Amino acid sequence: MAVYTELSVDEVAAFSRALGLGGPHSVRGISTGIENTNYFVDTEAGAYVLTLFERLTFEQLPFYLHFMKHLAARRLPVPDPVANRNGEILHVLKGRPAVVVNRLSGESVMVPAEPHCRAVGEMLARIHVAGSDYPRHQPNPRGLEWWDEAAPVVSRCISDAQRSLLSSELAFQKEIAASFTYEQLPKGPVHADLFRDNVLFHGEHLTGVFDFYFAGCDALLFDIAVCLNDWCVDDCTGRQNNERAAAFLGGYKSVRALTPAECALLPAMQRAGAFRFWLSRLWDLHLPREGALLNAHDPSHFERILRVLRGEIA
Ligand SMILES: Nc1ncnc2c1ncn2[C@@H]1O[C@H](COP(=O)(O)OP(=O)(O)O)[C@@H](O)[C@H]1O
Ligand SMILES: N[C@@H](CCOP(=O)(O)O)C(=O)O
Repeated sequence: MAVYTELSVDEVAAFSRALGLGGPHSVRGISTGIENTNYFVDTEAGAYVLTLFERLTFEQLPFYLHFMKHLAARRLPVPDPVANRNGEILHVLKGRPAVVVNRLSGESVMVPAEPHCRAVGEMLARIHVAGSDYPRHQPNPRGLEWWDEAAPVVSRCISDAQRSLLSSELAFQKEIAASFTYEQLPKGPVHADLFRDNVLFHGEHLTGVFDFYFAGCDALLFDIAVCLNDWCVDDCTGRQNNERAAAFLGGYKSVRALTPAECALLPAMQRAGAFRFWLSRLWDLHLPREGALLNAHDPSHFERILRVLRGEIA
């Protein structure tokens, strides 16, 4: 479960009172998620999520928290960090960075239909448009630089066939990243992890997007690719569902048109998106954080998607 740091009810109560939210009626550890310690906290002021960050530092966090504030101020349905009486949104609890955000309503839809994919496409484009004047800059923490560091480490733990796939795809992605077309791609803050479990719905109505803690500045197309690989892929075969992909892209383009460079590099970026999550899942599987009881995600899922996208599996 994803409660790495245990908090007593008294500790949560003192913290929520200090933020002006009053004492909690209920405090519940959240079992899903893999990165941070999360609690649902209900107080007289409302329903909140308290997060203690286990990996991210005080230096890295302002980028994410202010990005959420920036989007919330533009009326997008994202968590809005609660400020203390000094206006600070990044807090300290048990020596760890901590944040409290409003709890968004709705449920994740793990078997999405076309209307869900269209709604996610629209929302992603609205995030990209709203993010275009976000002033802070921080690179994608799971971008090419991280791939280059992680690949040799992970390579020691995998089969020969996987090692060869890893090095060949990394070489391909480096060529793409150095190309003129890549240089032309629109860049900005991207969510970079907008999977089905990070979006909430009431029926077909999208009510929330959360978990911005892999966000960073990168090609907007990378975000589109990550979504296509999760929302519009058949979980059993790893093949794209063309109807859902068309719905997702239709929703996206109804808000923001794709540039010629984006159209040209979409297949390569889908490979980049599959590669990124294959690599991070391999890392989490073979090099788990000390003391972490991870809800481990299956790396082979993204290996299959990558091989499909490379044309190695029909
Ligand atoms: N703002 C929020 N509103 C509603 N539910 C949330 C919110 N933030 C987190 N959650 C719940 O907490 C769970 C874990 O959050 P997540 O951000 O995915 O954790 P982690 O960063 O550890 O992977 C989510 O699956 C969701 O149920
Ligand atoms: N979405 C990623 C891992 C990140 O997990 P999250 O719970 O923080 O979304 C994956 O599926 O590998």
